[in-house]
Amino acid sequence: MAVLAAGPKRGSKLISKPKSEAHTLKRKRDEEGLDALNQRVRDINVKDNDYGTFASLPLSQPTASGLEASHFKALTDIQKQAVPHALKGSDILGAAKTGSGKTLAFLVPVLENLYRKKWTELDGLGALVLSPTRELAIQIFEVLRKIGRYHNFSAGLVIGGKSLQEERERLGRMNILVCTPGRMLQHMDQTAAFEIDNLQMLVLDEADRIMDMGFQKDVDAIVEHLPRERQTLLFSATQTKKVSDLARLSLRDPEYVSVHEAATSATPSTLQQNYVVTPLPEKLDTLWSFIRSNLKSKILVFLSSGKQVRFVYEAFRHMQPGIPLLHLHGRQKQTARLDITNKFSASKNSCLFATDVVARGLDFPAVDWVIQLDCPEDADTYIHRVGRTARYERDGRAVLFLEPSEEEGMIKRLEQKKVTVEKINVRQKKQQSIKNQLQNMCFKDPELKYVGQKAFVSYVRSIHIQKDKEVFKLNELPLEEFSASLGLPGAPKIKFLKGDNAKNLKNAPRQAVSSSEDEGDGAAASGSGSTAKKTITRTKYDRMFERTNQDILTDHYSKLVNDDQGQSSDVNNADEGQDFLTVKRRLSDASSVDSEAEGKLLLPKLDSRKMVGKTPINVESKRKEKLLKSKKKLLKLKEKGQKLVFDEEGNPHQIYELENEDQFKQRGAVDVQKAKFLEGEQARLQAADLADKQAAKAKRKEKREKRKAREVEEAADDDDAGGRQAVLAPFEGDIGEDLDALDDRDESEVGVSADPVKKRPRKWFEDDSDGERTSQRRRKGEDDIQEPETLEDLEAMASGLLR
Ligand SMILES: Nc1ncnc2c1ncn2[C@@H]1O[C@H](COP(=O)(O)OP(=O)(O)OP(=O)(O)O)[C@@H](O)[C@H]1O
Repeated sequence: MAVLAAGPKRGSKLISKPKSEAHTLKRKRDEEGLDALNQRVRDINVKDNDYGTFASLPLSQPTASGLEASHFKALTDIQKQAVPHALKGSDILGAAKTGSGKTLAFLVPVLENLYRKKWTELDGLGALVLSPTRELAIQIFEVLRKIGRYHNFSAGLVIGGKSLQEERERLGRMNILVCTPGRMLQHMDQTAAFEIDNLQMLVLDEADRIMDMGFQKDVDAIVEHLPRERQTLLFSATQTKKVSDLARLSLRDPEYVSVHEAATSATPSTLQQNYVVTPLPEKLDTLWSFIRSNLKSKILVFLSSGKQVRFVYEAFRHMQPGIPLLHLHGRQKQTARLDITNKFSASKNSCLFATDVVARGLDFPAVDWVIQLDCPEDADTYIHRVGRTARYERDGRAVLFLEPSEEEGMIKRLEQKKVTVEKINVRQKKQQSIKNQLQNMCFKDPELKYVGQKAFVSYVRSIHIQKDKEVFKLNELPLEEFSASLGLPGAPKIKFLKGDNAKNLKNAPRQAVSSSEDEGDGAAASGSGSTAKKTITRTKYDRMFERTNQDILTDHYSKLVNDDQGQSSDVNNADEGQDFLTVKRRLSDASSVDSEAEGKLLLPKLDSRKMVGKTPINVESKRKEKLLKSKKKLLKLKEKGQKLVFDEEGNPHQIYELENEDQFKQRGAVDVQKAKFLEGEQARLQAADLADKQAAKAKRKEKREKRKAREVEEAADDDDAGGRQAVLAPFEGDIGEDLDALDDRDESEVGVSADPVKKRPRKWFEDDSDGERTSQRRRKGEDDIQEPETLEDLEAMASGLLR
């Protein structure tokens, strides 16, 4: 460095001449190196595949160094089979057990194929990796960041959680994107500067999930935007060869790479799998007892809905089992979800309650137990859930809880998928009943009771919507006892929106409905499902519960009603749709809607309601009453003036005048006219859209070409001045060395002074503070890249690449 400061000025002819020659020579050698690499890839013999280690594969130096620095040496079976094909450019349909290393099987080819195409920032998006969940996308991105650390591609993570605008600004210049389908599609439709015409590779991780109904529309729309000439890689532990799916993705003679078929089991051999038959009302007792006797373990518990996750987590937390508890479901904020996955990954002993949002792909280190408290919807989901343990040659245990009515059906489904699960029994001695504790807690804490009610409803609903009726038999479930086991004073009343109960209620005499309305909040009495018709004798205890409810009635009531009406549509969470918890008092809410519709009659009607009303709903009516009394506010409700246009003779006209009905009819049937109109407008819109896109594209192309020309010029100048080489060519000598160090060496060798204006090629995921961080790291002697702690860190790292 001392030499640096004292060296002659940049561009000095004296020293730049020999350096210029050195650079030309280096560039030539790099070109030759790339040619040789291409030749080695062409020579790959996929039939006689003996690539046992990454070092034996024809890989570029940056990838080889990235793999080595991440301690990956030998290839796993799926990698052995898939990588050579993928390096040669074939489409791949890859299936291998959970935890067998599929992520590297597609990330290595992504890096290599772009590298060999000399992909630069100016070439735009080269590879798109789709993942069904945000968590999995983050994980893939992290692996990419590790093994790609010596490359100069820019890579980004697009999973939502940020404003579209913020993401938009970064997208345009990314080479590799890891994303969830919904968010990607949003950008494709709305981000003009996002160019995908050049895309070389499309990867679908957990392909069967991405291709299924939930994502079908998004994926089809995404694929429509992509160029047909591309390489497509599909990977999953439960892959199907469905011809229709392959056609949807326009796969060309895909290589079917499967390490399942030779195997006798679809799950890893290091995984011990058992099931216990537990009646629904004893499930929580068994789970509690299990956790209490495994306090020194890392346990992952799957439940079928976010509401159940919340209830079990809240309830068990109150009871302090003696092990850290965590919970994760699709409704949590993204930052919280990331925080929880990190915490669970880092912990030695803890218990995570989760929905299927973590069932696929997530690589939590060293999970000892996977417990499936609720039966998975099918054998594939079972395989993915248990796959969170026994990963990459480690041991693991999985226990499936089955209700007696589910046992036969589910075991049959598992056998069909080559999954053998052995039955074990619960040690009755160790079984501890927590029903009374839960009842006590629900009694004292109405919030918990409320969460319990929601959990109950969402469980019943999850069973109701299951397709496989041979496994899930709602009628055989002891729902009343189940609700008691959650600590609830009675099963919340449930109606299935299209079911008999709804019809019955609708057709019931008004008298009967209103008399039952007086019985307190909907959750307090009456049965559900098959037990709905049972009449329940209300005890003093029940009444006491109802009295507790009176205190929180407004809150409780509005939560139930609002939740019931305003469920949003998060694709990831099965329990997001409208709940069908019936709150009988909603009828009075409906009458308020009627009143509004009746306009002027509102006031007297409200008064009469006041007399009948025992509920706080009238608070809202009072507000309306006040509003109607205020003249100023009433003005707002008055009709506004109309906008008119005047013709040349000064006659007023409406802006849109309706034509004579007869004339309209003469032109043809309404439907035909409507269809014609819509068609015309659609065509007009499409044409305008196309023209806009083409104009924007042409502009971008022009800009890009200008920039490329400018950079070529600058590179030539740099050559003359002994400046640094282009970054993509393979390095020799200190290959894999930190680029910063490489920069220093180049400059000191050349003897060029440190020019503060000179651009330094940024590395992967570098951000503005990276220089500082790198030197700190060096000071500490750390070699590994720093782990991001939050989603912001991760995104900052990705975005930092953009100059
Ligand atoms: N070649 C390898 N050498 C050593 N470890 C590896 C290798 N490949 C993958 N692994 C490790 O194996 C674990 C599982 O890998 P990965 O997450 O890719 O599995 P997967 O097949 O995608 O699993 P799932 O089906 O659950 O998504 C990871 O911790 C990963 O670091």
